[in-house]
Amino acid sequence: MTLTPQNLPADHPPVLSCRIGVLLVNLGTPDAPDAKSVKTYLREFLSDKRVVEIPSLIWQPILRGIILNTRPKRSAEAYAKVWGEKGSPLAVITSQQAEALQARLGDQAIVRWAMRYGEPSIAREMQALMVAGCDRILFAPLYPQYSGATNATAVDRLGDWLRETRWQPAVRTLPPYYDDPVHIAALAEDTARQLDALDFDPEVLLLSFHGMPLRTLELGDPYHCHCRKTARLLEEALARPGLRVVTSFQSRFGRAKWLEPATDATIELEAANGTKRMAVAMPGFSADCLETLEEIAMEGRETLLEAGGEHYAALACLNTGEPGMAMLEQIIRRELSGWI
Ligand SMILES: C=CC1=C(C)c2cc3[nH]c(cc4nc(cc5[nH]c(cc1n2)c(C)c5CCC(=O)O)C(CCC(=O)O)=C4C)c(C)c3C=C
Ligand SMILES: [Fe+2]
Ligand SMILES: [Fe+2]
Repeated sequence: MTLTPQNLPADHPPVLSCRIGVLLVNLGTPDAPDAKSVKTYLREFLSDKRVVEIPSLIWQPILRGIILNTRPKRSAEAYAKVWGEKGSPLAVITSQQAEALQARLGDQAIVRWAMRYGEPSIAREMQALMVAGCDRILFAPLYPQYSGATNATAVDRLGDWLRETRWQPAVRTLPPYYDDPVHIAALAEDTARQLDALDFDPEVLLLSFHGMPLRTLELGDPYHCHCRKTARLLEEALARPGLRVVTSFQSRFGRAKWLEPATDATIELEAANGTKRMAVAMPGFSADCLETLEEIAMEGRETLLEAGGEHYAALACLNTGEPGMAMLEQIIRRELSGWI
């Protein structure tokens, strides 16, 4: 492992070689769509105090005694429905985003990707960037809307690694980009293209964001506001007066009150009120994953059709499409300014 072009003595510590690194970060996903792997993943994810804000003394017995004995089997069945040849969609798409961004940035930066839970870990990938000679690293959680349960916990993990590191790189973190005009334009372009390609004309465009416990809003988490503003700006940018845009929150977990309205209840209510044709976009997810491909594309369709709807389409996330990658390149280049 030679890090520098200099002729250093064999026992000299590695010297960094002034490269710029970018680490794309997403949530994490099980290693395989089986109950054992899902249990390992959920144990780490749901033990995170940023995700479940209940004192450990109360939460851990519930998690270990009930949830980890029931949910993994059910979730593994859901994962199996969306698992691809190359693995979990979230991991596959995040790796492809890193590859596409690397191609766009060329030799100006080294791009890698990591997951907050599971592999490839943040520590491993920060280390890999250091070994590749990066002394300046942009840490980029790919969550457009900020929340403690996503952005903050990823940065906490980065902090854990920094704490253990003697010779630290300079680090910047990517701010939330939900209302960035470049992000809104990418969402509008991608959504419009997908709407135009449908073989039906939707009456309603549902914008479904991942939910959060209501208490997090009361405690000052900006996530709810970021979602609402994303929805307002996207609706304005789409500028389709004939299309009714509705916002909802999906993936409710546990018994506490979550942000409302809930996506499943909203789909049911729309159908009950006579909506026949619905499209759903998920502007909080930078990559398709279990929550978009199973919960929304599959379960959501069943919900609408069973309640009397006739046409349903779940739109793809920005993923590696041109609008999404051009947006990512632009915001990453901006955050790297002064470095490249
Ligand atoms: C208390 C529980 C949860 C909170 C809070 C939460 C917030 C949150 N999650 C995402 C994005 C994703 N979540 C995903 C899966 C997922 N989420 C929860 C629970 C909470 N999420 C669970 C238990 C699971 C696992 C699946 C299941 O058993 O239902 C995923 C998909 C991961 C994948 O492997 O594909 C994403 C992405 C956000 C953005 C968020 C808060 C803003
Ligand atoms: Fe989640
Ligand atoms: Fe879900």
